[in-house]
Amino acid sequence: MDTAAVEVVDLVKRYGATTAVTGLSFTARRGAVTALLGPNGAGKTSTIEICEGFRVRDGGKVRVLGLDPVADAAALKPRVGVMPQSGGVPTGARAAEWLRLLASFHASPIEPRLLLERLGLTSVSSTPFRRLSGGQQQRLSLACAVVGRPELVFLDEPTAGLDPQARRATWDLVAALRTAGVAVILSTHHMEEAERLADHVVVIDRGAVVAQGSPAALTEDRREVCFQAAGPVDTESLGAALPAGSRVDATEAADGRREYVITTDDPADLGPEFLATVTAWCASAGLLAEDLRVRRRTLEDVFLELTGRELRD
Ligand SMILES: Nc1ncnc2c1ncn2[C@@H]1O[C@H](COP(=O)(O)OP(=O)(O)OP(=O)(O)O)[C@@H](O)[C@H]1O
Repeated sequence: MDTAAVEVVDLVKRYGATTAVTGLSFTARRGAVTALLGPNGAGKTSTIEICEGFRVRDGGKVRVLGLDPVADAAALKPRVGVMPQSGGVPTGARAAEWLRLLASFHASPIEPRLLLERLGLTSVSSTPFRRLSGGQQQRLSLACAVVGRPELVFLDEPTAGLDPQARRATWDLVAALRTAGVAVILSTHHMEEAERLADHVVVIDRGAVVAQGSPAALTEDRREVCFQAAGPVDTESLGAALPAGSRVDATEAADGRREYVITTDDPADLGPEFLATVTAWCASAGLLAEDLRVRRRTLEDVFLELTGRELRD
């Protein structure tokens, strides 16, 4: 089926005088992972909770599996899994019991025991929710979101605060859901997570989409030239030798040496001639550029360029 699992068009959300979401649009496909990526307060949770039907929008259109998330909430409930940012499970509920209860509401649930095993929760299956560690609580919330074999799942920061093993188990489960044709929408601060898992990344800042596409498309043609030098480099002179819109930034490398990174406003400028100009300038300056290379910029580089902001956990 090629229809969109979620379609958001010109979404607006206000809290009093604050407009948290300012005309945001994206589409999430079935059998694909869509990552909403953005700094704190960007509007990711607001957007997800509107799609879940938990918050009411102030403008725009939202269709979830072709339905309205608020008006058609009852019809959507059995078809959509939700993992909220925190909790979602009663504090006294024991992991396995609670999961079995949720499973009983669905026609063909995933066997709770298998899910607990897969998420490393077997040893705490009879522990009340409030006694679980933060990471265990999060994994149980994830299990609750998927136990009913939903067509669509919303995961709000599913791996925040998880240790590497638990993060890996979560990633594996998300990948398996995708393979099974489920539409997964997740929010994350982790570039690596978005880069690894997502088919489509929606970069959000200040309530609006600043870029979207596959991780490969977002970083395509975004290259930079970098090299290290033992002595000082006249970055102004080097910059002047390069096409307009080029920048030379100096950073401290791990070993205390300086690394120089050259970027361009227009990706098309960074071709073979550009590299020749850099090496010619180095030769004229009597400089041996060590570890000289052209590298593809990471999603994180692109993100920082677009938003000018650091991501934080
Ligand atoms: N219930 C609320 N009342 C008032 N303001 C709110 C409310 N919920 C969110 N906001 C504000 O809306 C903006 C967007 O918040 P939201 O939680 O959607 O962002 P986010 O991208 O999910 O952030 P984070 O990564 O920190 O979870 C923020 O400025 C936040 O303070």
